[in-house]
Amino acid sequence: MTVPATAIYFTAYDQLKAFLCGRALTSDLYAPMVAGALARLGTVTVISPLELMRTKLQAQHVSYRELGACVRTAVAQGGWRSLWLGWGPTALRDVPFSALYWFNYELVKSWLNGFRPKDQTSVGMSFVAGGISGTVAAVLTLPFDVVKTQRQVALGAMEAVRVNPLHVDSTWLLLRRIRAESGTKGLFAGFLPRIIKAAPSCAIMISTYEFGKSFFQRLNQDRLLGG
Ligand SMILES: N[C@@H](CCC(=O)N[C@@H](CS)C(=O)NCC(=O)O)C(=O)O
Repeated sequence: MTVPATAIYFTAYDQLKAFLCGRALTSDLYAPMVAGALARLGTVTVISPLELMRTKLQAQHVSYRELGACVRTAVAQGGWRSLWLGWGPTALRDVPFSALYWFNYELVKSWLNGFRPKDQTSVGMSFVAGGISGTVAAVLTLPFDVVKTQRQVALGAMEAVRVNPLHVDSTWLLLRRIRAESGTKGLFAGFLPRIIKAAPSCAIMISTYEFGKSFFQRLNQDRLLGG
């Protein structure tokens, strides 16, 4: 995700969590999970058409000027829904990722907070909590990442020989096929690179966000007290 998308996603998460925590809709333990899933669902939905355009620009050497015509033809041929092509597999990977990520993040953070007298999260703590929860979420959602990649490769191969995919295998079917062909190991292909990418990126993103948030909170507080 890009920086603006991540900022919107994190802010949406905070707002949703605050909304859910004050109400009896979910227990406070599960509020981060629900807020994380909803915030990610919204983000994936907004980002999905932009990602599609980015890949079109990169893969088919379409210029910005041709892009408008490209989008119009796609909409005329496949309707508005075609702009959200690939939304399903992306959401299936990213929504469970976020649900797991925020649930564990808040859990690890409160556990680490137990060692501190003040109830304020330090940047270091959010870095550690983000890294740990990102690793757990990345491992548990790895099978969905494998399925997403295999689907993209299959679709790309069909497009290359100009065959219109009439039927796309369901995620469940693909998961079962991978398991039958390559065993559980196949579902967790790319384990190490995924962790090497997820742990630092989650740790850096969340600690930067928490740092910015507390910086501006302090600034506002000082301003209120001063003025
Ligand atoms: N899209 C990710 C989900 C992981 C994720 O969302 N990580 C957050 C940080 S905790 C992120 O924004 N990563 C950057 C990215 O996805 O490009 C995946 O590969 O499964």
